[in-house]
Amino acid sequence: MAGEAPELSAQERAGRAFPVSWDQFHRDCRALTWRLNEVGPFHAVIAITRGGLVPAAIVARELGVRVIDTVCIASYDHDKQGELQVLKGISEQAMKLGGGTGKGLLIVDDLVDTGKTGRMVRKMLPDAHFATVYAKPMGRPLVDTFITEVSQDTWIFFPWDTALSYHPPLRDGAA
Ligand SMILES: O=P(O)(O)OC[C@H]1O[C@H](OP(=O)(O)OP(=O)(O)O)[C@H](O)[C@@H]1O
Ligand SMILES: Nc1nc2[nH]cnc2c(=O)[nH]1
Ligand SMILES: [Mg+2]
Repeated sequence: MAGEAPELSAQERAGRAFPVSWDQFHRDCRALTWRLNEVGPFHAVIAITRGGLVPAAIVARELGVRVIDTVCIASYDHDKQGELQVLKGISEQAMKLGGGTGKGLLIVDDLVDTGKTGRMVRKMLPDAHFATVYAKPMGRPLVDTFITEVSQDTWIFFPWDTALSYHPPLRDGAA
């Protein structure tokens, strides 16, 4: 409709940017593993795709876990949150390893924001341990272990979504 302000994306609403490099991400995943090592052992890692795949690989490597499963959920179309869609559920084999309730399983995702995605996976595996690298306040209560909390109005930029580019100097004309 004419005159109506365009709807802002979650990223635009966030305002603050928190760019994460590969190095930083790897360090944060290793730090997460130190904490998880106190909680395990785990029979299997369940990665929430796609963002959970990278931390799941690092965490599984550090903890010596070789059984990795995925739960494939789509919610954000780039940065707009829509209805959650489970594209692939947890495998029967992984379910069995967790005794049907997720006991001894480790769910890994890159972050929790509103908590919508995490809440859905927790329902599937109520006794699993849920770990994320980053957490925003709304999603934080859902997570058992995380490394860094960022404010709700922060948008996290992951290294697999970004590229190096020119950044103009702070002062006009200083280039
Ligand atoms: O706590 P929430 O508000 O639910 O948001 C967190 C989820 O959003 C992102 O995934 P996304 O849906 O963008 O998909 P992707 O992992 O495939 O990038 C992120 O990887 C989490 O899974
Ligand atoms: N990359 C990215 N995806 C998200 N999905 C929900 N919140 C975020 C965020 O802060 N960064
Ligand atoms: Mg995700």
